[in-house]
Amino acid sequence: MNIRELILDMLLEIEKEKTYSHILMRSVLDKYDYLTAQEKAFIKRVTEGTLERRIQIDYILDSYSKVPVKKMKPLIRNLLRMSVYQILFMDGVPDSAVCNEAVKLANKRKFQSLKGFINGVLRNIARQKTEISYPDKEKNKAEYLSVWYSMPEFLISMWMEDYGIEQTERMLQAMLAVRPVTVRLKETMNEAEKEALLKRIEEAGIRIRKHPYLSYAYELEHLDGVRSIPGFEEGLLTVQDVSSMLCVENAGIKEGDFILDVCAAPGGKATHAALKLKGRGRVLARDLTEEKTALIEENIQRQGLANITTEAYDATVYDETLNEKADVVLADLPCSGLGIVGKKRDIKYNITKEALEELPLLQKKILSAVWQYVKPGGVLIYSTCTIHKEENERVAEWFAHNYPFEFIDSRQLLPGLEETDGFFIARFKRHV
Ligand SMILES: C[S@@+](CC[C@H](N)C(=O)[O-])C[C@H]1O[C@@H](n2cnc3c(N)ncnc32)[C@H](O)[C@@H]1O
Repeated sequence: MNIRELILDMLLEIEKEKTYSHILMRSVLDKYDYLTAQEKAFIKRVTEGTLERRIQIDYILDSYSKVPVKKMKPLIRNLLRMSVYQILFMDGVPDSAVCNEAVKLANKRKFQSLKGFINGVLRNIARQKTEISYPDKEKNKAEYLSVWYSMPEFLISMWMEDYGIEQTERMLQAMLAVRPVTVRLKETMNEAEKEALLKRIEEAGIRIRKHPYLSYAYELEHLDGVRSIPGFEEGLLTVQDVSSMLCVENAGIKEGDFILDVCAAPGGKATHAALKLKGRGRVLARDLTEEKTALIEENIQRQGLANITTEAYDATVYDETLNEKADVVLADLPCSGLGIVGKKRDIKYNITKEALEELPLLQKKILSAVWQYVKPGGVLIYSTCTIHKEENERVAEWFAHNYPFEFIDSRQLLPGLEETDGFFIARFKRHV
């Protein structure tokens, strides 16, 4: 198996079929499980890096190729992109090898006639890679940031308006930085059990750092897939961002409560909430489809939780049977995901202005149904994994204005400023 061809085919499929890159990556690495760890790491790095830096790479290709990137044949376009990524960002691969491999691959895929073109463009870029000229930083800040950090310009302009230039640049840097995996250790473990687990993880060659925000949050580095973390299959830890943990940590959950999570898949917050109940009380975790609730079930099984059930249910539809039943409603709603583009690279290219306008309408529609499930005196937590004010602060203001709730507080976590994903949490208490 030619691993560069594997990468090329993945890039082609992601572009043509709009397949989610992390799902495709998982299935390809599973299928070619016999490859060495080094080969797998190369595939992952080049594919993810090429996607992540696409805007910058296309800008460079457009400066060096007579044929604009948009007009190239998809195979040639993606072959050039992955080669430029290696030339610019991977010191370990000699530039000449990158050019030769690209030419060989073009030949194999019946593009012999373009061998000269590919070789010429790549060798020129390799030769001049330290002198590439970019848009003028002072004259057009948004365009410069867009190319340098590979982020669509309309998003940058929006953030510059919402957060200022400095914070926008800090966020863009953070979105490209390699972040460790964060895990939530099962809170019901005692100190000795926790120490024993951490020791097992360290002995597996994984580097551990305690996260500063929560006693049960840890950052892990140098791991070979989530499933191989000692304790994972036994449900002793769950991969989850700290922002998500904070959402449940500060929800005021008490033993004996009834917690309703209206958009719960894959179940990170709902299972965390179930642990907080310490075996007394109950969580109902809902999501739109059976396919989604199956993901929650998997999580429940793995963690061995008894006091949580799932149900497929459309959160936009009011369910009378739950009227004023919940002590806490978790409304972790569908959103643009702009706070997690560092982890899910497809989001930044797939999001549109129209979607940004429509999402607050969906969020309001769901909230206008689910607030009724909160008991008088109970709590509603509204959260998203975005940094888009129209989906966050504006929706929270609208909610407090229209329904019988006291606004407790809200928190916007920003990448680069906090050691978390970009995330928004607003807390409301229903009037008695
Ligand atoms: C941000 S995710 C939830 C993450 C989850 N709370 C966790 O912590 O693991 C939003 C979820 O909303 C679900 N969703 C979207 N529209 C919905 C609807 N109308 N009713 C119920 N769930 C919906 C999606 O399937 C998705 O799983």
